[in-house]
Amino acid sequence: MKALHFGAGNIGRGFIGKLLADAGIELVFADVNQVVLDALNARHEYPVHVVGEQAQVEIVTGVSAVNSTSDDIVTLIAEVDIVTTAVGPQILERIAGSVAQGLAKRSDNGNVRPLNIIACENMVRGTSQLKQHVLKALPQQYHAWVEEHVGFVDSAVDRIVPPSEAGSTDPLEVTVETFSEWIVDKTQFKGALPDIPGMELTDNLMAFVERKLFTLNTGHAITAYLGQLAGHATIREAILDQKVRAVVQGAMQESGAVLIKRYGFDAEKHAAYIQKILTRFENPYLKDDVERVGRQPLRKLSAGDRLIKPTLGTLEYQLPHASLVQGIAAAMHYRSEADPQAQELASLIAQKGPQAALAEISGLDANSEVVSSVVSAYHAMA
Ligand SMILES: NC(=O)C1=CN([C@@H]2O[C@H](COP(=O)(O)OP(=O)(O)OC[C@H]3O[C@@H](n4cnc5c(N)ncnc54)[C@H](O)[C@@H]3O)[C@@H](O)[C@H]2O)C=CC1
Ligand SMILES: O=P(O)(O)OC[C@H]1O[C@](O)(CO)[C@@H](O)[C@@H]1O
Repeated sequence: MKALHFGAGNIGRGFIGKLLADAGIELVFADVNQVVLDALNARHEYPVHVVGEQAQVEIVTGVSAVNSTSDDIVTLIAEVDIVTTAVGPQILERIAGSVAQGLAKRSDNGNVRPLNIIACENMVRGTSQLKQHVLKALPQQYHAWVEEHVGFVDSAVDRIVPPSEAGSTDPLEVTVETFSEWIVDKTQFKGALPDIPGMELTDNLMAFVERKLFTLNTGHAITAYLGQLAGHATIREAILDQKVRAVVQGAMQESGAVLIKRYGFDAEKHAAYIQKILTRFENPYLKDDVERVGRQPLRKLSAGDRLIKPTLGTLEYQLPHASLVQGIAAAMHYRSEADPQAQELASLIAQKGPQAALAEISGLDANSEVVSSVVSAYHAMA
């Protein structure tokens, strides 16, 4: 079996690529970072530091790499059995063109072996979104063939993988937490279901995607935003601040109440899930900057993402949302010189004021009670 994985970054090397290679699948990474590509092709292996009570270094072997903008991609897509991505939601559209060309070539070559494509991004049904981009880029004559032979499989991916410590000189080294969860929608595969240790199959993916995105990611983002406002540099420092922790826990509980209503999760098990996440945020072996976790605030404040979607759920079921409101207000204060979305957020708020800016970014009604609560909280925080 052969796989092509787009994005040899933290989650690519530290999680998805590692699982594929560990399963004995021949793995080629596609990326645009020449330093990483050269190192992968020179060494064909890299170290993964799994940190926890019992730290260990695991070596991923037998890997190679190609430039994601080269024609190699087209050739590979025509021949591999599985394609995965961990590039970031905004990059999916950019890789869709070469994925489409590869699928056309696969069809022209008469390769009817099933191909499955799995986007591993922090987004709801990211693979389905990639599929739409691919179909847009693919001539109509191939669409029926793709529907028959290519599975676009949605997934939920959970492992905290911050960039390696600043002191590391190895561009391939990656540090990961012990916990990991990769859940895929088994109803969307073409051909036999793959047997990859660490990949879990479900026929109820939406519940798992929302449970992860609207608990871990909701809590993580709010930890980052409140943490930055309180002057903390890392997630661990922030979550150990009792004032931050109370709001983060409250927001995860508010979001959890929606998930319990919507998907029928067991309330006690969900409370334990939240507690486990809080301990993961405290992980003393990971240095995870609030700036990384808060990155791209416009995406995180968009209608379907980790702050607004759970809040909309509380409105739907008439449930409390005071902590989520605090989290949204804190997100609007997020600043990062290195993050174009943080700059855009600041200038939108400066131009239009917080009420109109929030309505524009999130799709919430500018005159709603919830926007007015966020704006009051925003001013109180300033
Ligand atoms: N790091 C984490 O703990 C987790 C991240 N995720 C998700 O995984 C995705 C990737 O996140 P990270 O690995 O943290 O980011 P990252 O920035 O470490 O990795 C992204 C990689 O994609 C590459 N890339 C950019 N443009 C590309 C292109 N056109 N073609 C191929 N490669 C390209 C970058 O050079 C980089 O190596 C995101 O959607 C993130 O939300 C999900 C769960 C955990
Ligand atoms: O990768 P994103 O969507 O920018 O958000 C950062 C989040 O992703 C993760 O890296 C992994 O789930 C979390 O650490 C964090 O909640």
